[in-house]
Amino acid sequence: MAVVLDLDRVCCGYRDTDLFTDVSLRVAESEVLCLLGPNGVGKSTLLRAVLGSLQLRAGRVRIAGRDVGEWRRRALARTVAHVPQAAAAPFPFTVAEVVLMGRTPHLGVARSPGRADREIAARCLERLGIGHLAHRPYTVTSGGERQLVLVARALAQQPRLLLLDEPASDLDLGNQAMLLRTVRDLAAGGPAVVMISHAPEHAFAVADTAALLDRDGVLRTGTPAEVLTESELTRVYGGPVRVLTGTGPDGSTVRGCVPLL
Ligand SMILES: Nc1ncnc2c1ncn2[C@@H]1O[C@H](COP(=O)(O)OP(=O)(O)OP(=O)(O)O)[C@@H](O)[C@H]1O
Repeated sequence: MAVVLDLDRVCCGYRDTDLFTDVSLRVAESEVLCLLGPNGVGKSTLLRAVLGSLQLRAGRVRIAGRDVGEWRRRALARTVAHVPQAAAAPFPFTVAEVVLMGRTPHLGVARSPGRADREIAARCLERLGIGHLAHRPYTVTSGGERQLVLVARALAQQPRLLLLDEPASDLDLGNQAMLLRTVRDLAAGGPAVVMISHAPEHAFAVADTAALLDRDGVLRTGTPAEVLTESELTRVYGGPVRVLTGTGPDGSTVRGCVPLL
C-alpha cells in the first residue's frame, strides 16, 4: 500500500517550548491510525503540522510523497480533510450547506456546486444518519450533531487523507459505533485515516495502528494490542488503568479500558 502520510523526525512547539522533537510515523492507504495521549501533549498540534498550518521546527511532513509546504492550497484541500475538535459557525448556514462546503476544493471554474456535488453531500449526510437535519441551521444543532455534520463535510471532500480530531467525543454509544464503522468502511475504500481519540477502545475497534504520545514528547507506535497495554496506559496517563476483554458477536475479542480510582 502506498504511503499517504510520512512524518520524519518532526519537531513542533510554541514559543520557547518544544512539545515533541523527534516524531516519525507513516500512514498508508486504507490504514487507520489512532493517535492517543494525555491532554495537552500536542496531538492537535501534530495535525496542524500535517496541514501545513504550523511551521515545523525540524523534520519533514510529506503527503503523497510531496512536502506539505510544496502543495498548492487547493490541491491540498482536495487531498486532505480535517475535522477539528469544534467549529463554530458565524452564520446560520443549513446543515446541508455546511456539508456541501466539503465539495468546494473540487468545484470547476464556475465555482458553484452542481447536481453531482449535491448528491455526494446528501449521501454523506445519510451515511452519518443526519439526513433529517439537512435543513436545520448548523448554529442550532447539538454538540454531537455538529460533530457528525463536520465528519459528513469531510467525507464530502473525498480526501485521500482524513484527519479526525476527537470526532466521537460528544457522541452517544450508538453514534460512536456508527462513526467507527463509517471510518473503518471508508478506509477500506482507500483513504488513510488519522483519528485522535481519548478512548483506547476506539483504537482497539478500528485502528490498524495505535500511536501513543507521552508527556515527554515520545511517540510509540504499533498495533493497538502492542501499544495500549495496561502498563503503558498506566505510565502515560499517570494512574492505574485496566484493559478489559470480552467477546464480540462474531466471536472476536473486544477490548475496553477503565481508569481505576
Ligand atoms: N497557538 C498556541 N500558542 C501557544 N501554545 C499553544 C497554542 N496552541 C496550543 N498550545 C499549547 O500546546 C499544548 C498542546 O496543545 P494541543 O492542542 O496540541 O494538545 P492536545 O494533545 O491535542 O490536547 P487535548 O487532548 O487536550 O485536546 C497545550 O499545552 C496548549 O496549551
